[in-house]
This record gives sequence, structure tokens and C-alpha cells, in this order.
Amino acid sequence: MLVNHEQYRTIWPNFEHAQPCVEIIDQTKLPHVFEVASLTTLAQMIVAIKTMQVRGAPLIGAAAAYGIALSTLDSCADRHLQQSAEQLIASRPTAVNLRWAVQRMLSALLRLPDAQRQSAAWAEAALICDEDVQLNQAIGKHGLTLIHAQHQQKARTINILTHCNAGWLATVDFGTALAPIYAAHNAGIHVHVWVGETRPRNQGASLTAWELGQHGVPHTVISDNAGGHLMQQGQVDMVIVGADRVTAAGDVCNKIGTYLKALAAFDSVALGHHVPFYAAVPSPTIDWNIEDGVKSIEIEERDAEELSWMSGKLSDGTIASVNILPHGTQVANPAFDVTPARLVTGIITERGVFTPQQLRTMQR
Ligand SMILES: CSC[C@@H](O)[C@@H](O)C(=O)COP(=O)(O)O
Repeated sequence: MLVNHEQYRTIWPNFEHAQPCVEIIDQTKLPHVFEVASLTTLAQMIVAIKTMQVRGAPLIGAAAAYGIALSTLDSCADRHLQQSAEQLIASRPTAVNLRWAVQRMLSALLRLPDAQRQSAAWAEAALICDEDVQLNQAIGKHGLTLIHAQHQQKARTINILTHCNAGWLATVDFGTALAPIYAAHNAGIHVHVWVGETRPRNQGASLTAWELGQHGVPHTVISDNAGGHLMQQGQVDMVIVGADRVTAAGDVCNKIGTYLKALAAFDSVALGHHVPFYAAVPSPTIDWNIEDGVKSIEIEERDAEELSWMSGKLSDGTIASVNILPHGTQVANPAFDVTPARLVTGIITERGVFTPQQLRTMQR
């Protein structure tokens, strides 16, 4: 997608130097600074995933695949690759794409002789990235039909609420939840996006607002707590979010606060303006091994400092962090929540839009 009118992906390999490296857009610097970071080791990739220089379920998967490629620069022995895989899988527990990508890399590499593994690793990681782009384009196409239908019916701007960042920055390109929005905007349908700021890390305010702005999509940032009110007032036509994991039964695990949006959308039925709640997910985000997301998905608990400190740009242009809590205050910081399938209208995938009950037919 576009950054200052130039095409970018979020991650790409660079073979121009003696030592190959992986380049990423450092998302901890956005929206104020656009910076590309070069990673040369598995350890650096693990830090990038943990500190959220790269984040978003599909991008974490792609980053982990390149993490394995970087690790082949040290050794291609079975044990070394398996240990690298374990370290990567432990780096962020909730998004299933990470485990999926690492396992795919291992099964592609371990069946090859050691001498072929390094080049195969770079090729497989590149394939995972290219496939992610294709899946997201297909999600965009299927999601576009939903927005188009709303537009046909209402003949006005369609207001879409999203949470966190499930745009191109969260994937290799195009995004999941934002892919249908970009497709609609590109097709000339007037869309407007309500962007929940997404405390504590503000991925909505910092990342979603930034990328929508770069692409010229009209949007308004709201506090996380405003979503329910806007739905009650009939100012939201649909909710589209991404997911870190969707269960076989259609439970949707996504950024903390998603569940509250789904509850408000569900309640809007009683007010006569039903707001449908959609999750947009590529198939690697579906965990077919589990049914009950509330019971089975490990919810990542992140550092207390994400809540107690806020960073931003001061009026003199410097980037700074400030502490907003009384000294010694106890903090809990669960990073994700689970929206039960009964609150989910549909799941937008690369294969089409499914109700939670229909989701299993995707496996056939
Ligand atoms: C297409 S990304 C889907 C999800 O990964 C996204 O909505 C989200 O919750 C990201 O969380 P993050 O903690 O920023 O990695």
C-alpha cells in the first residue's frame, strides 16, 4: 500500500549485502516517524515481534517465517531449527498465525537435506508473504459485496466501525478488516471509518488512522468508549474487525475491547437499526483444533507499562513518554478478548462470507 505515494509491503528480504537481512516497517515509531528497520538475526526478529515493531496476526506469521530463514544463517540442523521454532512460537501466544507459519516452515525444511534448507527457507517465507497478499485481496473482494449491498440499500455514505489495526500494517499488504474498505473506496463507494483508538497501545489512533490517511479514506478517530453510543445513535452501519484466532465454532479472539463492540452491535437490534458485526480473517487465522475460544485461547498478558505510560509528540516536535498513573498503582493488561460466535454476524474469508455455523464447510 501507499506511504507518501510510494508502494510498500510491511516486510521484505534484502539480499543486497554480504549477509541477507529482513526489512520491516518499525510500527513502534508510527505515526510520527516512518522508519525501516533491518533485522539480521533470529534474536532480533523475536525482539521485533515481542516489542511489536511488527504486529497483527498475519504479519506476525510472516515475520516468524522470516525468523526461521534468518536462523538458517546460523545452522540448518534439525535441532537448531526446532529450537528456533519454539522460541518464535513463545514470543506472542494468542495469534495462531505465528504457530501456523512456523510449523509450515519446519515441514517444508526438515524433509530436505541440510544443504538445501537455507535457500528453501527464504523461498518458503516469501511464498507465505505472497499468499498473505492474495488472501487479503480475496477478503477485500468478498467484503466489498457486503459494503456494496449496504450502499445499494441506503444510497449514502456507509459508516464502518473498526477496532485496533487490521489494515495493511497488520498483514504483508492490504489488511483483513480494512481490505473491504479499501476495495469499496477504490470502487468509488463513499465509506467513512470510525476508528476506535484502542488503548492501551493505540493501534487504531496511531496505525489505522495513519494508513487510512495515506490512502485517502475518510475516517474519524473515537475513544474506545464511544463505539456503543454511536451504534445506539444509528451512526454505524457495520462493524468490521480482524482476528488473532477464530475457533472452529466461530468464536472470534481479537484485540481487547472487541467483545464490547460486538455486544453493543448485538443490542442495536433492539433499537431497530441492526448493526452487523463481521470479522475478516484469512484461513491461517482459523484454529480448527478448538471450539470454545473463551475456555481454550491463551490471552496474552502484556507489560503494565503499556497502560501506565503513554507516548506521543510534544508541541516542540520531540517524541516523549509520560506516566499517567499514581505511583505504585496495580495494573492488569490482558491484550485480547473473545467474542462468542452468537454475537458474530459473519466471518469474511478468502473463500467468501460464512456465518459462524457455516464456517466448518470451509474445510471441505
Ligand atoms: C489483521 S490483524 C488482526 C488482529 O491481529 C488485530 O486486530 C489485532 O488484534 C492486533 O493486535 P496486536 O496486539 O496489535 O498485534
